[in-house]
Amino acid sequence: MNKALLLLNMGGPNNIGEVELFLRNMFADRNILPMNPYMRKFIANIIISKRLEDVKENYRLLGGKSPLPDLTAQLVTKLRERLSLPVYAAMRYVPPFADEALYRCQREGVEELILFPMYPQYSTTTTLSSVEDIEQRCAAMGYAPKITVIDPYYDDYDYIEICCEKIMEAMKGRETREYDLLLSAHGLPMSIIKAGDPYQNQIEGNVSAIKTYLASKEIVFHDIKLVYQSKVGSSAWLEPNLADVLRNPTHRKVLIYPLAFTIDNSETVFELDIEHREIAEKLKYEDFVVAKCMNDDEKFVQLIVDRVDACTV
Ligand SMILES: C=CC1=C(C)c2cc3[nH]c(cc4nc(cc5[nH]c(cc1n2)c(C)c5CCC(=O)O)C(CCC(=O)O)=C4C)c(C)c3C=C
Ligand SMILES: [Fe+2]
Ligand SMILES: [Fe+2]
Repeated sequence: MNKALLLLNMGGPNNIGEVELFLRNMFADRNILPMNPYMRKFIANIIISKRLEDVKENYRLLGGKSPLPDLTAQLVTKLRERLSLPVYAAMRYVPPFADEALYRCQREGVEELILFPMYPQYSTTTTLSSVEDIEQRCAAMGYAPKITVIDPYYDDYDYIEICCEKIMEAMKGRETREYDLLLSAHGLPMSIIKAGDPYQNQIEGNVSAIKTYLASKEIVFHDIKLVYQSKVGSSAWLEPNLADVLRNPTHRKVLIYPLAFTIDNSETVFELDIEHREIAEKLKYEDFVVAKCMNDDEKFVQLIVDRVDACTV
């Protein structure tokens, strides 16, 4: 069977003009704001009118765009060198939308789409949202390929090994016993968790697996804590919130590892490395280190190749 690989992610604005499109598409997503369409539009308009200029300013500080599209393109290039099937990025809220890949796949007679979520943990707000988007676009095009979604990999040994290598790479020889390791996951509204989203359980499984791996290598941190970042709005979200933890320091040397992203984006290079660093500097932290995501790391390329190979035997 003719197959193609699609990497699923939400995407990031490619320029300042796309910031509004990103926010409009995100808040039009029923998986992000699960409520009736009229209410969703009302809430979306409130959030966007409040946030748009601030968010644009954040992207200006990053050079006018998110780092996510270019980093994803680099990963796609490496995967194309390693795999004998077409590889595309399919973003949910900004180009390259899934359409671009799907039209090519349809034209080239691809009969099976292998969907690799760039999210290690499953959430209705991320993986399900992207999978539904692809199903709907295929239906609209009259295209009916077999769809295979790669399972969440949050507790797979090779994924955990790369997480720990990224953590140790960021430490650059610093003494781990002197540092708190903050494993920072993107937050979610409690209402979504209470409706049955498995994200929190999978995040906790990811954290346990990292702790077990580090212990097996006799790597000891002063403390290891799970925190949640990037809260939006005033409803209850998963706790503890990273900004609150940083504002109430019990220890002033920290390393932050972004747990829910595989590709660096505005939430890592801006929110963690610029905004949260400012909090730490004001409160006289002795050291504040932010680890890199996997991006196009050779071992992450290998992990994806292995998962795809397992679907193509
Ligand atoms: C209700 C709001 C949001 C939910 C739920 C949410 C879940 C969620 N998001 C990511 C990953 C990313 N989010 C990014 C940006 C971003 N996310 C929200 C809101 C929610 N996210 C907003 C408003 C924004 C825009 C920026 C901002 O306002 O700070 C990005 C960044 C992309 C980039 O530009 O580089 C990522 C990545 C996950 C993994 C997730 C649920 C688990
Ligand atoms: Fe987000
Ligand atoms: Fe944010």
